[in-house]
Amino acid sequence: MGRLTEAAAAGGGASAARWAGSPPAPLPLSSTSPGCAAAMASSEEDGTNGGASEASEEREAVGKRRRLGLLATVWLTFYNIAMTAGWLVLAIAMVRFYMEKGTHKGLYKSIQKTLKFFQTFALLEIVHCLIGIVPTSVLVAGVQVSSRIFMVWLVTHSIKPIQNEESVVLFLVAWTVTEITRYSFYTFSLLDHLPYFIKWARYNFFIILYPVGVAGELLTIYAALPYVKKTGMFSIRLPNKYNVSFDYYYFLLITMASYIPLFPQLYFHMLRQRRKVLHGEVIVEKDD
Ligand SMILES: CCCCCCCCCCCCC[C@@H](O)CC(=O)SCCNC(=O)CCNC(=O)[C@H](O)C(C)(C)COP(=O)(O)OP(=O)(O)OC[C@H]1O[C@@H](n2cnc3c(N)ncnc32)[C@H](O)[C@@H]1OP(=O)(O)O
Repeated sequence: MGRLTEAAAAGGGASAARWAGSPPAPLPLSSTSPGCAAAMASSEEDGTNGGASEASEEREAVGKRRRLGLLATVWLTFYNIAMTAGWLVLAIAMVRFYMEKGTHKGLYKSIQKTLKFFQTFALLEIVHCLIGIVPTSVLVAGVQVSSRIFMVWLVTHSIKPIQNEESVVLFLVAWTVTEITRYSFYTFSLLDHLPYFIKWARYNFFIILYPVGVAGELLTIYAALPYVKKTGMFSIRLPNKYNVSFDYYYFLLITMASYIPLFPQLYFHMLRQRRKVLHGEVIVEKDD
C-alpha cells in the first residue's frame, strides 16, 4: 500500500518516466517533495505568513497525498479485480467453446463482446500512468495498450474475413493468459498477499507468450492485407475537397514494420523487470 501512496505522492511524475526505462523513483512522503518544496519557497520569498501558514499548507499537502493514496489504492484494487475477472470469463468462454465445438471457427465471434469491453477498458492504464498512480512509463503502457486496441478494433473487428484465422486464436490465448496473471499479480500485490507462483508466472510466462502474441498479431494483419487492398477500406483517395489521401493497406504495412523496433523495447523492458523482481538485481539505466 505504501508503494502506491508514494507513487501517488509523485503526482504526474510518472509521465516523465523514460521510454523503456525503470519507473521513476518514488518521492518520499516528506516535505522534501517538489510540491511542498515549491510551497515553502514561495512563502519564504514573498515574506508573508510565518510558520503557521507553512505548517497548515504542509498538513494540507500531506492530507491530499494520503487521500489520493487511499483513493488510488481502492480504485486500483477494484480495477485489477474487475480485469482479472473479465479475462477469466474470456478464458472460460474460449475453453468451453472449443470443448463444445471442437474447432476455433466462430470462436472470435462468440467472445468478441467481452474481449472488446475489457481490452478497451485497459485504456485506463494509460490514464493511471498519466496521473501518476502507477509508476509504469506512459510510453511503455501506451505502446502496449494502443497496439492491442488497434488489433481489436481496426483489424479483427473491422475485417470480418480474418476472424476465423488460427493466428487470432494465437494472440487471444497469449493475451488471456498474460492478463489473468498480470492483473492477479497487481491485485495480490495491492493486498500484500502475493503468492510466489503468481509472481513467478508474471515474470516468466511473457518469455514465451510475448513472441507468441506478437506472431499472432502480425500473422493476422498479414492475412488482412489482401482484403484491405481489394476493398480499399479506411482509405481516402484523391481528389477530394480536403486534398488528403490515406491508404490503410500501407498503414498496415508500416504498423507491421514498427513491431521491429518497438517489440524488442517492450521485451527487454520485461526482461529487466524480471531480473529486478525475481533476482533482486539493481538496474542502473543510463540517461540518454
Ligand atoms: C495505432 C497503432 C499502434 C501500433 C503499434 C505497433 C507497435 C507494437 C509493438 C508492440 C507489440 C506488443 C504486442 C502485445 O500486444 C503482445 C502481447 O501482449 S502478447 C502477451 C504477452 N504480453 C505480455 O507479457 C505483456 C505484458 N504487459 C505488461 O506487463 C505491461 O503492459 C507493461 C506496461 C509492458 C509492463 O510494464 P512494467 O514492467 O513497467 O510493469 P508494471 O506495469 O507491471 O509495473 C510497474 C509498477 O506499477 C505497478 N502497477 C502497474 N499497473 C498497476 C495496476 N494496474 N495496479 C497496481 N499496480 C500497478 C506495478 O505493481 C509495479 O510496481 P512496483 O514497481 O512497485 O512493483
